[in-house]
Amino acid sequence: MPQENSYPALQAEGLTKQYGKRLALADCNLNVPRGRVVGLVGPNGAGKSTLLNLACGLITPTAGSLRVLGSPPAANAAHLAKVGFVAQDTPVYGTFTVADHLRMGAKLNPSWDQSLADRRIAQVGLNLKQKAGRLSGGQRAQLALTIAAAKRPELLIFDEPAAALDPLARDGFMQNLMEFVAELGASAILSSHLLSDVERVCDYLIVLCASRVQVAGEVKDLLAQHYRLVAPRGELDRLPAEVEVIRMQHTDQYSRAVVRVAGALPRTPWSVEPVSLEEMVLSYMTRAAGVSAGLADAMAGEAVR
Ligand SMILES: Nc1ncnc2c1ncn2[C@@H]1O[C@H](COP(=O)(O)OP(=O)(O)OP(=O)(O)O)[C@@H](O)[C@H]1O
Repeated sequence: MPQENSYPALQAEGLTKQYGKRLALADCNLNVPRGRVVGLVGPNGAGKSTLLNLACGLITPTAGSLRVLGSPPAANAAHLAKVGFVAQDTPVYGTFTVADHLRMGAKLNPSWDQSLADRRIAQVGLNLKQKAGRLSGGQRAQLALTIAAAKRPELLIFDEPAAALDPLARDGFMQNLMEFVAELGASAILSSHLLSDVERVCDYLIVLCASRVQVAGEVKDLLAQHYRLVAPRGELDRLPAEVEVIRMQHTDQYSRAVVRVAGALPRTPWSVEPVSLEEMVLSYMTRAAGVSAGLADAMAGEAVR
C-alpha cells in the first residue's frame, strides 16, 4: 500500500457529470500532485464549478471516478476536515458576527487553529464584533479564507475567490492565499478568469473548455513545451508530426502558430518565440471553441506581428 502522503491531491478518470441532458464535464482525466497551487481556468460554462463541487462531494459524478487526497470526495468526517472549500459567492451568515463565525469554525472542526484565525483576522483588519452581512465583498472573502485555512486543511479549494474584489483587495487576497498555502504546507485549487492571478500564484494549470480538460500540467513544463512560430504565409502548413498546432493565425503575408512539442523543437528556418501563459491558455480556448482563428482575429481586430 502506498503511503497516504504519496496520493495525488486530485485524481480523475473518465470523470463525467451531466445535469439532466446537459453535459457539464466529459471524460476528464487528471492527476494533480500534492503541494501545488493549481489554477483552473476556462470560459463561462466550461465546467469549473462542477469539477470543484465534485471534488468537495457536493455533487456526485454521472460516470467515472474522482479521488481527492486518495479518497472519494467527502468520504467521511476525517476526510472532510482535510478539505477547505470557499464557494464562488464566499457565503457567510449575515446575522452572525465575525467572532460568531470563528466560534462556529472552532466547534465544527476538530483541527481548528484558533491562533491562526486570530492572527489572520487581526492582519486583515476585520472587526470581531461586526455582523458578516455588513462586511464588504473583499472582507467577506477574507473571512471565508480565514475560516477555510484555520481548519488546517491539506487541500484548499476556491471557486473564483477574488471575482468580487477590487484590484487592491485582490492583490491582498492572493498574497494571503499564498502565505496560507505556504504556512499550512497545503495544496490549493482555485478557479479563476483572471489569468494574471493564475500566472502569479499557480504552479500547476488545468485548462477546461467545452466540458473537457484541454491541457493540464506544471506551468513551467507547459511553458517550456509551447512556442510561437512566425513564418511567411503557408510555410507552417506542413509541420513535422511531433509538432502539435494549438492555434494558427494568418495575415496576407505571415502565418503565426502556437505549437506544442513534447521534446526538443526540430530545427526550423522560422522565427521561434516563447509564449506567455495567457497566450497559451487563449490558444487552447480558441481551439476548443472551434472558432476559426482568422474569423476570430478579424472580429477582434488583432494584428499578427
Ligand atoms: N445545477 C445545474 N443544473 C443544470 N445545469 C447546470 C447546473 N450547474 C451547472 N450547469 C451547467 O453545466 C455547465 C457547466 O457549468 P459550471 O458552473 O460548472 O461552469 P463554470 O466553468 O464554473 O462557469 P462560470 O465560469 O460561468 O462560473 C453549464 O452549461 C451550466 O449551465
